[in-house]
Amino acid sequence: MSVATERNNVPDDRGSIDFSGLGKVFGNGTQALRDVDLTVNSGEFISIVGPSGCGKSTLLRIAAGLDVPTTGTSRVGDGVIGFVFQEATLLHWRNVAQNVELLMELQGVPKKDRIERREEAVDLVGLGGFQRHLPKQLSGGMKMRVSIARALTLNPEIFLFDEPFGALDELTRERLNTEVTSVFANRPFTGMFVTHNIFEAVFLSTRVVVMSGRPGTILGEVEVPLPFPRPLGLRFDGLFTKLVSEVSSLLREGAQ
Ligand SMILES: Nc1ncnc2c1ncn2[C@@H]1O[C@H](COP(=O)(O)OP(=O)(O)OP(=O)(O)O)[C@@H](O)[C@H]1O
Repeated sequence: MSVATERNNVPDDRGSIDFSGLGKVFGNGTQALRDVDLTVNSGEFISIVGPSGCGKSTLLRIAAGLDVPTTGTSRVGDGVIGFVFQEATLLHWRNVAQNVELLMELQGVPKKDRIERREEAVDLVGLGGFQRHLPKQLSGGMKMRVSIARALTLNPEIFLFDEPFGALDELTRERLNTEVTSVFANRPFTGMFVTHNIFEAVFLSTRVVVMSGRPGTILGEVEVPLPFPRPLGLRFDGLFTKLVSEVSSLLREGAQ
């Protein structure tokens, strides 16, 4: 079987992700993933749910090129990749504006463009007016907004999220979910979002992918045919509830 991680350079395919027969065994013998077949087309937003330790983060890291599969192939479009981690990972001595500019500074983006892109990203995540605040003056939700804004400045075609809102209270999580869908509606990208929260998965996505326990493989998928941007009240919609229960059933079947 061939083993590879490739970046596609087909222009229309810059945001696509394709895993075929993907497996991952770590050096200590832990098998995290087996036979993962998954295609994400440009402009789709998928969420991945599954039991703890089933390899969700590993899959995301492989998509980002931060890890390599031991079997199968991973083909990822050659568009810019944005990665938002579980922690906001801000530099505590830099204010919001300086943190948001960080990746652009590292890329050598000229000051004028940096400011323009920073302000646009800060506005998109609702942080206008907080540019001079230091991380210690921000709530957990605001820190995650800074982290998202920092990734947005690179105009990613592929946006990978590793359970970024897991540590936040429910109301803050809901607010940030709404903001992510409005960013997605304003500036489309290919999204891959790892979460334990089924409501969050359905709310954010065009498709929810359910994984089995370790070694993780794909148990099934649920399409989410709801338009963007998505209002907060969507959570009370009949179709939304039905989709949540479909994802929940798939997860429970996998746990048996
Ligand atoms: N570098 C590593 N070396 C050895 N084992 C690892 C490594 N990274 C992850 N694992 C193991 O691989 C399995 C999958 O880990 P991963 O973090 O991808 O799961 P996850 O589904 O994201 O978990 P969670 O939902 O708890 O965040 C786990 O058993 C984990 O302990």
